[in-house]
Amino acid sequence: MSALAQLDRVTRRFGDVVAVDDVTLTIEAGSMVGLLGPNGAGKTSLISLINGLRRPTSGTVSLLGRSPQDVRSRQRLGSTPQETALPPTLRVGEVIDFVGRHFDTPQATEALAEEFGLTALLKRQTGALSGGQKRRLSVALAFVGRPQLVLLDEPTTGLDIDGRHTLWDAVRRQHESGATIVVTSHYLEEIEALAERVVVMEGGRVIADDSLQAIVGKVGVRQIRLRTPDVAAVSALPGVVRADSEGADAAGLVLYAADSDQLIRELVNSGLRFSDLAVRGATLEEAFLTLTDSDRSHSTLASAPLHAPQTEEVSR
Ligand SMILES: Nc1ncnc2c1ncn2[C@@H]1O[C@H](COP(=O)(O)OP(=O)(O)OP(=O)(O)O)[C@@H](O)[C@H]1O
Repeated sequence: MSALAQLDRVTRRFGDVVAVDDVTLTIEAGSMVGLLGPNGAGKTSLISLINGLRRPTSGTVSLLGRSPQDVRSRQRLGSTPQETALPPTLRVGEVIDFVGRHFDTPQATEALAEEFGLTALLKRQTGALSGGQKRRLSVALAFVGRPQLVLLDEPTTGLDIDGRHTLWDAVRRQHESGATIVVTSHYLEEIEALAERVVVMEGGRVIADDSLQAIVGKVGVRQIRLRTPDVAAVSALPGVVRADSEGADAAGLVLYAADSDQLIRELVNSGLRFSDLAVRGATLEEAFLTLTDSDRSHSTLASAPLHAPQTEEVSR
């Protein structure tokens, strides 16, 4: 596979803030890469370096073998920023036509609209679209010029569950037709639906870069919430990877474990007292904290235990 985008020891500062910190990354042709990380991790900054909207403070970025500022490479790039401004008085079909005319071989407007569930809206002015419909149109526009590389920054923010699935299906089909795609998200579920390779960022750095299966196993911890007078003993049970006590009396306890079923068996067998037990999937932020708090080194994620992927939705 050849590299469509290449970052070599790239750092981007905004004043005192290091948004991207010494990142080396290659996006291979034909890949579907998920860029995952909590708020402020540096995902959008990294995307803006690849699409040439920002320049690195140090290090080098190349896009399709040239500078990202070179119009020849940007012609073969499609992107959807986190927020898109659409001309409110233009109709959906007109906007797709208008953007398509900037490219040599654009996708047919009707076919693209069909792909992204926009056929019934082709004659509607974009100012009259719902937030979710605008989002679908923005993502569709990224594909209109049949780009080689597409950068999608949080494509499904604000979409309901049906809208997300429609968009994921469309993005997958575009990938199957040849587009290389980089997608950022807070949502593990979204990355699971789309990505083959996952790059995890935190604090501007890449803290993991692996197959989807490996990453899901590493960040997929679960949260166990309970009340107990035996906080120290419960926190020390095998399988607990993080324990936070809650409240002044320290009777409320939040535990994180890779295998919550096994931890609950240990808890019951221990004879320790507990009540109000509740189990749910941890949010990504919680998973990142669990995996990076005790050891901030890059090896933390790599050494976390693997287990089966979770199927339930993980929220921001
Ligand atoms: N133009 C800017 N000026 C100053 N600081 C900035 C600027 N853009 C980004 N930052 C800072 O850089 C860091 C990384 O931000 P970035 O938007 O890249 O993160 P992110 O992972 O995309 O976050 P989110 O998921 O919330 O969109 C943050 O601390 C942010 O405040």
